[in-house]
Amino acid sequence: MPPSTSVLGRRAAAFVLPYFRPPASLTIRQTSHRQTISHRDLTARPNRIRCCAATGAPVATNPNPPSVKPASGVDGRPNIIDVLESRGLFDASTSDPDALRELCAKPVGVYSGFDPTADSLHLGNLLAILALAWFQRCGHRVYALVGGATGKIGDPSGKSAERPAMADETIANNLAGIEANLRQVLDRSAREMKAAGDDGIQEPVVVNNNDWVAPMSFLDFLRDVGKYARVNTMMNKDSVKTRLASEEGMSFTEFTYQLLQAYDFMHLSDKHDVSFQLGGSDQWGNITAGTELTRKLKSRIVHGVTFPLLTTSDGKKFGKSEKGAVWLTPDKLSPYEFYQFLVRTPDDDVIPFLKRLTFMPLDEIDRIAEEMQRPDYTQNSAQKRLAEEVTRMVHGEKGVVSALAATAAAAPGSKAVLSVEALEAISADMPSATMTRADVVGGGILDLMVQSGLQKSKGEARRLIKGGGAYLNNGKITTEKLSISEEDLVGGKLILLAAGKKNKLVVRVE
Ligand SMILES: Nc1ncnc2c1ncn2[C@@H]1O[C@H](COP(=O)(O)OP(=O)(O)OP(=O)(O)O)[C@@H](O)[C@H]1O
Ligand SMILES: N[C@@H](Cc1ccc(O)cc1)C(=O)O
Repeated sequence: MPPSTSVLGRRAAAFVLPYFRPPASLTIRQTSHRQTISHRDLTARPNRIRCCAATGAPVATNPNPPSVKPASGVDGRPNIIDVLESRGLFDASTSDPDALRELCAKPVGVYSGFDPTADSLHLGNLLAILALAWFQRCGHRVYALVGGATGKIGDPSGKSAERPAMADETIANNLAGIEANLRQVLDRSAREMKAAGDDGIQEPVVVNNNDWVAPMSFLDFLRDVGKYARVNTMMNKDSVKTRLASEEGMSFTEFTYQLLQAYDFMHLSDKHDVSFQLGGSDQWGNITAGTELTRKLKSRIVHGVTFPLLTTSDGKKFGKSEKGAVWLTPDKLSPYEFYQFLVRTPDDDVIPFLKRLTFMPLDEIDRIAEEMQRPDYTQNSAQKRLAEEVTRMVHGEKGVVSALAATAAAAPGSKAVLSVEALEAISADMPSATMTRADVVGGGILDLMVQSGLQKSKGEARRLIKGGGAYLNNGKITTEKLSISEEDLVGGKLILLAAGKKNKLVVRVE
């Protein structure tokens, strides 16, 4: 069987806009007549430009392809390719999507990899985890790979400079962190499906590529792998081309990265019958390196599927190396801050994010989209739903409860009873002051308001209390004679002061 030579999408980006979502039905003008086609037809008709997987050069396409009957999924479940397409999780594939649809009518093995470049994954990576989870929900075997070996090398994809080498202990610590993130989402998804009565769901398997790369000697690698890789093809990858054009160039180490990832695909295909690799669109070059190597060494056709990267509204990729990463690990970003980030999603992004970042049924999301157009729509309720769903997926029910409690405590004019957890969580989002116990306990409220920086002078503080605008732990301060006692310290260490409904400050007592 010849190797798969068609690729849809990425190389043809100039012809197919990755975010283009055709309306449910639209009219296209043909040379002599009008024809109405549905969204389903549009995605099923392979009428987009195809290119050779190795070179990216266009290959012949049939201008009038036969209409393909969509294949259903495993044991009556939806077909994963339809799911990825309909949720905005399909950017490009190394084989015709209709051929993939046919293959995915039966269970397949699929993997996606995560390098330990930090001790937590982030919101952008969640897309890769969700794409894996959708495969799992559609009845396929899922492998999440952690890059114990590739983390030592550093993926040059999308990076303008060489990555600094990491110490082995850092890598080990990071591996543990990202494995916990992967398990949290994938195990939870499997549990949910089982609880809903789907007993065919398979547990996700986490593998570490150090297990098969480390035992291989350099000579073995050159002889068994390097021999089959063409340097000119490797040089043609975007990740290499951009770096070669830079002044710093590229180390031999990072140049070999694509071969390591290629070897992983071949290994997993050989040992675990994995035939699909998923990744963000930045992974295209590494994924096609794997499809080629597996074809050459094992005469086996394996497939790559990429999804569009999650970007901020100003077009920047969500990443770990980027400033202000939206971490999945609660120690790095509290469930409250995570929730708040999602609540601030712009209106234009909220529906695509609901499709891409949650398991909510599409008809429910469509209903929310309709509600958003109505005059009686309560502003931000779609964002709240998004924030709740994603926080639950990443931080569990406890995380949602703590995020909602902290949100209530931080709300302007809130009367919510404060817990230490809620106060700790919101303190990251508001100004804080640190004072000694001796300065606080037994002291007067006027001193506290001034020394903490809430008010500039005692006169101002006095006026605020008289006007009814001063709050201690969400309760109105009714007298300027109030003296602070141990009971006023939440958890024995925190006080929330407020001037008016919005201007809040946390005092940490040491
Ligand atoms: N913003 C994003 N949107 C969608 N997928 C992403 C995003 N960022 C990373 N991924 C995907 O997550 C997987 C793991 O990527 P990786 O661990 O290298 O994260 P990264 O954020 O790109 O790290 P770094 O910033 O260090 O390069 C890859 O498939 C990658 O394409
Ligand atoms: N190169 C991927 C991680 C990865 C590592 C090994 C693989 O086999 C697959 C993917 C990234 O940096 O995003």
